[in-house]
Amino acid sequence: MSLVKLIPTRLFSVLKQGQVSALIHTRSMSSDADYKFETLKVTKPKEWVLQVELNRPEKRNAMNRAFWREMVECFEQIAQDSDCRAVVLSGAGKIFTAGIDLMDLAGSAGMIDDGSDIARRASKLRPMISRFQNTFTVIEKCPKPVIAAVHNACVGGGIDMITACDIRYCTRDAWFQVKEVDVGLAADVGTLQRLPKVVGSDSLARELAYTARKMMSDEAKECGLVSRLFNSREEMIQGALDLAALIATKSPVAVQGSKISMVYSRDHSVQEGLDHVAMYNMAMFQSEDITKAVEGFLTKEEIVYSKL
Ligand SMILES: CCC/C=C/C=C/C(=O)SCCNC(=O)CCNC(=O)[C@H](O)C(C)(C)COP(=O)(O)OP(=O)(O)OC[C@H]1O[C@@H](n2cnc3c(N)ncnc32)[C@H](O)[C@@H]1OP(=O)(O)O
Repeated sequence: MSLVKLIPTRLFSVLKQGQVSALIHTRSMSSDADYKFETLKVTKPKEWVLQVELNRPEKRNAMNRAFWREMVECFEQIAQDSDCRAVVLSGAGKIFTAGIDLMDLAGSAGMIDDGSDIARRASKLRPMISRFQNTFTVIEKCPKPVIAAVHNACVGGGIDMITACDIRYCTRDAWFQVKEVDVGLAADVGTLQRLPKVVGSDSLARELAYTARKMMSDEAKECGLVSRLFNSREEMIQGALDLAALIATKSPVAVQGSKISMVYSRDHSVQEGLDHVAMYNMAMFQSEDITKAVEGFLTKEEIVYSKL
């Protein structure tokens, strides 16, 4: 009996018990029309691929109150969208993003200063900061890979955002600035935690955070903040969409499992990471995707994976 015939019998018998299919059926399906936001434009440029575009070009995609809320809604929806396997995150207009909306920031500072005791004000601020942090943590928690496509300026909150993404591309005219010290803030929504790990240099991350100096695209590529440079925004978006489409041809069980494992392993010891992926694969090793992948290898036919 051939390997192709042997493997399916064992694995499909497990599937019939509903261990994997139950998981699949809890997911919802939606089209780009189901994603309606004021500050984000969501399109579906390719099968399985969503493009989320920061969409306040006249304000240089500054992150206002609606944005902080809508990113959470958007990525929580994407996490559950079984028609989406990869996401491209880009900015509309002249630049990628100018970071936090400074008008909102000034307004918030006024609102906090209500004359009450410092401890009471501080205890109101804590959950607010946690909510802001969640705006980018949802990208990391979303099991679908997210590719940031940065053109021109990526400032302040933009660095917090892209360091929560899986992969970063940029144009040759791109520049990056950990700008928070210039507005009197210690960055508090992810840059200080994620950037040193992304660039693999605590020294460089501190230099950028303490000085707010601009880092140009060639240095961003050299230090590993981005993995590819492009001559124009159009070429970059095409490159990012092609990458997303390639990811989408792979088993979603394997891709999503890889993301979950890599995010976990980044913050744990090698042994803890191995234990975590062993637990994960106790279930996922039983997926029909392994059978399909082996079948595809042997028959040379296109593999069609079920939605996840
Ligand atoms: C708990 C909080 C956690 C989050 C913390 C995050 C912190 C940060 O993000 S710190 C960084 C804040 N951002 C900045 O300091 C950047 C300010 N902007 C600029 O330096 C320039 O705008 C930029 C170099 C990005 C682009 O320059 P360009 O010449 O292309 O555009 P402008 O003419 O300056 O701006 C066009 C209009 O956009 C408005 N705008 C730009 N940035 C912001 C912003 N961050 N917030 C609000 N609005 C912004 C600008 O006012 C212009 O509007 P208008 O006058 O109505 O045309």
